[in-house]
Amino acid sequence: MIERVEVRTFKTTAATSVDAEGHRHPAPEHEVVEALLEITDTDGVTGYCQVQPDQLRPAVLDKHVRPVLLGQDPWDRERLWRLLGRRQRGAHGGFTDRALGFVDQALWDLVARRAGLPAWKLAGGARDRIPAYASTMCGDTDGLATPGDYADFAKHLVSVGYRAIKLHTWMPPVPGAPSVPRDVEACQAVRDAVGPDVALMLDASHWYSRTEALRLGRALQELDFYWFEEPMEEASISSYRWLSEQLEIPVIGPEVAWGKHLTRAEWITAGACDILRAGPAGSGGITPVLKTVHLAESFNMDCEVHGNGAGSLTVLGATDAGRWYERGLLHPHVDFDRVPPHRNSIADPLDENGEVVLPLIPGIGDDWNFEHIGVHTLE
Ligand SMILES: O=C(O)[C@H](O)[C@@H](O)[C@@H](O)C(=O)NO
Ligand SMILES: [Mg+2]
Repeated sequence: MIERVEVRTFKTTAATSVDAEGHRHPAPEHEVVEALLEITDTDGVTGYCQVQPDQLRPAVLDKHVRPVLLGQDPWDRERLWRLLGRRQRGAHGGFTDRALGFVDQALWDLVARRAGLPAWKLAGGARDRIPAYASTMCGDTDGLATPGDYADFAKHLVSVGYRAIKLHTWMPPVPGAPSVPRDVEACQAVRDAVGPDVALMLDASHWYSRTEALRLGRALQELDFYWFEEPMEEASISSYRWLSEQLEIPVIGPEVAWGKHLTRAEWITAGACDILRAGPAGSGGITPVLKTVHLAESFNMDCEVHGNGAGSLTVLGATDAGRWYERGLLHPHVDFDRVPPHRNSIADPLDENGEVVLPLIPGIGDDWNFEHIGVHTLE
């Protein structure tokens, strides 16, 4: 049975940081505090998930998570996930899909570690490797400052094996952002640089109106882009229906809209997207993303999993309704293969074919350095 639910914070280092709007950029290596959710059963087996402490606050653990989990069988993951999900109603926004996702991923990690299996095998075992697309960081003023920078970086990414590249272009607070003409220039420069055989996508990160999104989407069609992502606020399903009806290029979503697989069902029936999207980190965990993937399959739609990391690899190994693993966020000035002190290895090394081989260790696939974490634990 589940005996303990704790969040452990510890010191480590990072080589990236987020700006005022939450977009990640390169940074000089610096000390940071990270956190691990730990769910331990009576046999002393623990499941882990890295969390942002402000997204899984002590009050949420005390009021919602522990009352549901303590004393329960961790194998009853579906029943526990539904009980936790129903707690969101009474939490009045205090228990987010993101927080629920952390708990669900730690439960998957726990039962897979108990079984001595990779979670992706436990959840289905549809494939043991998957092509990755390079997901760039947002534009900035040093490294991804011009369309030429994106073109040069794209050529490098193809040279190391990527067969697909998604651009995040310039967003506030970068001066002059967002800008449809600059987005088009960057996409044109990348297409010119890599040629017609590399799949290209644009993630416009929700800054545009319908008319701006339509203008940008039409330009991407001319450049034969593979999908068009998040040009507008995703709360407006009718805006995405309006856009999807007018564009040939597949519109993908929703990424950040709340409501897990239920919201994604509404997007499908509203005709708001051509490719579905969900991720364990933002859409309530592995459990609801598996439901979303199965929903997409029922409509002959692809479901592209949002975000990198072990939870995403678990879903992608358990199903084949997603064609790509989102590897990133990448930048010319960031070594994405850097192993931070709190890990023994990264979960998603890229092979020479541009593919990620799914992790074979028991659990969702995180290889934690417990010696470092133990020594640098703060609480
Ligand atoms: O907002 C972010 O954290 C990033 O844009 C992130 O979601 C990025 O991974 C993304 O949009 N992928 O599609
Ligand atoms: Mg996105």
